[in-house]
Parts: sequence; C-alpha cells; structure tokens
Amino acid sequence: MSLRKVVYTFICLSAALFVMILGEEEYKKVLIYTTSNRALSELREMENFYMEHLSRYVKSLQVKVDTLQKYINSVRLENMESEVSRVQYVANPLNSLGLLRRAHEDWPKWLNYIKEQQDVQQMGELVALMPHAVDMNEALMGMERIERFYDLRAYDMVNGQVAGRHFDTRMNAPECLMLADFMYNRSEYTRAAEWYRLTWYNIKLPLNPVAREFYRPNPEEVRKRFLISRLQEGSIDHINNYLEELEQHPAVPLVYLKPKPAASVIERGCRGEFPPPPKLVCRYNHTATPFLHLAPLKEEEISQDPLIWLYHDVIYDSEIAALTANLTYKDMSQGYTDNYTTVEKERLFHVKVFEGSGEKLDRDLVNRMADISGLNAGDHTHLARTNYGLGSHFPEHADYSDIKANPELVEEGDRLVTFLFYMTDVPLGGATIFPKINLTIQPKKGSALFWYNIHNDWEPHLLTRHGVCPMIDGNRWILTKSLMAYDQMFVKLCLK
Ligand SMILES: O=C(O)CCC(=O)C(=O)O
Ligand SMILES: [Fe+2]
Repeated sequence: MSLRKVVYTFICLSAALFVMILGEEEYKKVLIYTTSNRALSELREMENFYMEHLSRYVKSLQVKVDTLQKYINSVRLENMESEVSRVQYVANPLNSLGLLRRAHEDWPKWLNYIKEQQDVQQMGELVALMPHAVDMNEALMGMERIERFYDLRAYDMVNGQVAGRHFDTRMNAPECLMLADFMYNRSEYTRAAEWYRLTWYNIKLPLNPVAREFYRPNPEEVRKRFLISRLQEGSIDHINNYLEELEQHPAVPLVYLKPKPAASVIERGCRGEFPPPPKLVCRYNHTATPFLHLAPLKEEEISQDPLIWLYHDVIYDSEIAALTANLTYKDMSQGYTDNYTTVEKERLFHVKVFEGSGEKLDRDLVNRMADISGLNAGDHTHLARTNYGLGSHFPEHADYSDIKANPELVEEGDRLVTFLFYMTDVPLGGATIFPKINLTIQPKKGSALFWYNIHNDWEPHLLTRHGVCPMIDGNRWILTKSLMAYDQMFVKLCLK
C-alpha cells in the first residue's frame, strides 16, 4: 500500500485561461472561497462592492420614482372615462396638441428612462463570481467539523459561543436549516433534529423585517423534518414525545436515540485532552552549523521518538508580511488530500509554492532551514505558503511517501524531514496534532516545527502521522518544506 498521503494539486493555468479553456461552469468548480481566509476576505470585499452598487441602484431608483411621479401628476387624466368626456377634451386644440406631443415625444423617452439601469451590469459581473453550491457545501462541512471535533452544542454555536470563545454573531433560521439538512443527509439524525429544532425556535423569535420577509423557512416543513429525523432512529409510538421535544427550549439537549459515536483520538487531541507536550530539552542551539554560533536558536525537543523539535522566533514579521501580504487568492491553488488519505478526495486549503531556485527571500528561508537542521535543503526551494479557511482541517496523514511502494520517487529519495513554519498565531482551533504520540501543538507566530519522517534504515516512521484540527478562530498561514533524503548523501550519513 502506498504511504504517500498527501499531494498538492496545483492549478497551473491562470484563472482567465481557465475560463477560456474550460468554460464558465468548470471554472466555477475551481472557485472555492471557503478553503482559505484569503479567498473569504476577497469575497467580503466583493460583498462591499455589491452593496455599493445596490445602494447606488436604490438611490437612482428613488430619483426615478420621484421624477416619474411628477410626470404622472403633470398629465391630468381626470374625467377621461367616458367617450363623451374624451371627445370634449380633444375639442380643445391645445389639449389635442399636448396629447400628440406627449405620445410622440414623451412615451418613448420615459420608457427608456425606466429601462436605464445603472449598476445592474456590475452586479451581474459579481454574481458571475458568486460561490458555487459546492462552496456552500464546503462551508457546511467546516461548520459540521467544528461542532463534531470540539463536541459543541448546536444551541451554543447559534448564539456565537464556540469552544469558550464568544463571537458577536448569531446564526439565523435559514443558516440553521442548512445545517439541519446537511446533518440529515449525513444520516446524523440527532444532530439534524437539534438543528431543525433551532430553526423552529429561531423562526418564532422576533426576527428583523428583512429576515421575516425574505428568508423565513416554512415552519410546517421544519416541524415535519424534525419529526422525520426523530423517527429515523425512534418509533412512531413516541411521536407525542417528539412533539413535546420540539416545543422544549433548545438549551435542553435532545437525547440520542442511538448511541453517540465515541470521540476519535484526533478529536480528543483537538479538544485539548492530550497532556501538555513535555519539554524534554530546551536549550540554545549554537553548535549545529557555523551560522548558529552567531545566532543561537531557542530549541525545544518535544519528542524523541519520532524526533520533533520546536524552534522559536525563526521567521521575522517582515518576512511573514512579504510572504503573505500581496498574495491574492487568484495566485493560489486549491490543495487537496490524495486518495490515500481519505476515501474521497477532500479540499483542504489554498496554497502557493515557490518553484525553481526562487527569490532571495525564499532562498534565505531555505538556507535558514539548512542552518537550523545542519541538513542540505537541495537545489529547489519548493516552499509552500498555505492559508486555511472556514473550519479547514488536514486529516491524519504522513509526509513520507514510502519509496518501496512508490519506486518512481527513487530519484530524490523520501521526504526525510518536514519543516513547518507558523506564520500566524491561531487563537482557537487549528492545532497541529500527532495522534500516535498524543502531541498537540498550537501554532505560534514565528515558531517552527521540524521532524524526521523516516527511520535510519529509511523505513517510514509510522508515529510521525499527523493532521490539523479544524480552525475555529483566526487566520492560519503556514510555510512548509520537505528536505529530501538523497540530498543528505554528503551531509548526514545516518540520522541521529
Ligand atoms: O498545517 C500544519 O500544521 C501541517 C501541515 C501538513 O501536515 C503538511 O503540509 O503536510
Ligand atoms: Fe503533513
């Protein structure tokens, strides 16, 4: 079995080229906003533009209404019902002249005035870039993960209470309904019922007028879906109990009619249930390379088997800004798991890789990795800058490829070492987790993790399997690079 768990799939063509070659539908498939905060922030900018156009449209519509009303008032139409009164009207030559002139000149003019629609075209252009249904589904997947991994109550989430963090936002009835249907389609019937009941409860709250007028889900339909969810796991004999449950306050949890699945090891790690990482050794490293004589690094050995070190302050804020600031979502590609990591290919995040020998900054960073590790970083920089999105995670995987299973990799050798630089703090969620050794590391801006993926004999080190907990709060940017085994031929004949 191949142990290569992860590949990044890169979109090599520019977005414009995609539209030309694949057509709009295909292009939209690629446009996923949910999987990076960078893309989501650009979507938020688009919403600003959309609302500006809409406001301008409304203002111009208001002016139009006022103007048209004035014209209507100017054309006095009283007593024109009967033929007699109309004949009387045109008996006056001034009236007839006015009638002819208005019909000849004014009618087409007003019709054109009505049809003129400033801002509508620009709104149409923004609508063409709107999130696809696939994107909406990604967002629901992210919310579902947050609820499941952190064992949250749907009621708390709706009220902005997420794993101890209080957000100033509430979820509304249509958002609850989306999540309810999503859970139902995953056959998670108790969770679905919780979300239907929250939809039901929310519908009855004094909503703002917009929500009431445009978004209000049909209460009967919600009630029906709640009951169906309960009946999926319960019995028709208890239908009256379910009706009572629906009227209970949603702060009272629904009972699971089938046992709630036990938490996975990763879920427990993400909830903070692993013991804090032992600081086996914490020292200033000034010996590995000549560079470190001049600039000793704070080094924590947090695991001996596998070898994992944590370094502090190894990347400067100015470097982080240069690496992330001007990177737009169009410059980045969708990162996926491959088919080995999960049964189905999953979208992960957006990523941008420095190819070739790179710019000065990435060469500096690669040299720094070589200095820190005393290893050879190779000729190609291949630095990956990655940004996570709404509830984004990275399922458990390994970074080694297992050359025996993938002989085509024989030229470079396996991924000996992974370097992982944290370019942002992540206040909540988004920890890197090594479930086989009960290790959870919360990203801290400027620090870096460094670990060996394979043993001395080049056998994969199974305990290096790792993943990333779903994001809750913050913007997660990382920088990663693998150091390849064969590049170390003249540097390190065998591992520590
Ligand atoms: O984002 C992380 O913490 C880990 C990323 C990772 O596992 C990878 O890029 O292979
Ligand atoms: Fe990894």
